[in-house]
Amino acid sequence: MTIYFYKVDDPYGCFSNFSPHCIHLLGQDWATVEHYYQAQKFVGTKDEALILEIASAKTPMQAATLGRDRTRHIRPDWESLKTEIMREAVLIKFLTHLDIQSILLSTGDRLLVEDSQIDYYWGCGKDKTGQNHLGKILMSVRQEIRQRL
Ligand SMILES: Nc1c(N[C@@H]2O[C@H](COP(=O)(O)O)[C@@H](O)[C@H]2O)[nH]c(=O)[nH]c1=O
Repeated sequence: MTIYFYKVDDPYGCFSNFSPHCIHLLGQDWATVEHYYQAQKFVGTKDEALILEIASAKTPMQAATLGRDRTRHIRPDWESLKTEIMREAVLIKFLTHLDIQSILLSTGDRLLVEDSQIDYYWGCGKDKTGQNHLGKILMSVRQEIRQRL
């Protein structure tokens, strides 16, 4: 049976990038995967100062709002890099926090789907036809961790 997740406080909310699980990447601590992901949009750009601002955002929503500000300049190679950047962050998250690693492993081979009504790239979108890249990353991280154990 498919597992749909989205809101942090709902069942399987730990699969959301907004869940309060910090990661250490690129020599820095990030409060959530979302903080890290949004900040990476500005690496090497003239809006690089935004990275510090995103890193210290009080909430993942605040980090996302800063990262989605289209008056800023995101890196030109972002579209080609974003999925791998997300995968690395999600992998680190589930290697770091063993409590949620065991929740991920407990899902066996079930299909994981980010049930976003609006996001057809990371989630399944309103009509469930979206690409579900976050769900795919979680399933691939689940597989990788299983092989490492
Ligand atoms: N979970 C969740 C969201 N979804 C997350 O948004 C991120 C994609 O951002 P972007 O590439 O800027 O569109 C990605 O981490 C996706 O999982 N968005 C929200 O506004 N609220 C939320 O609770």
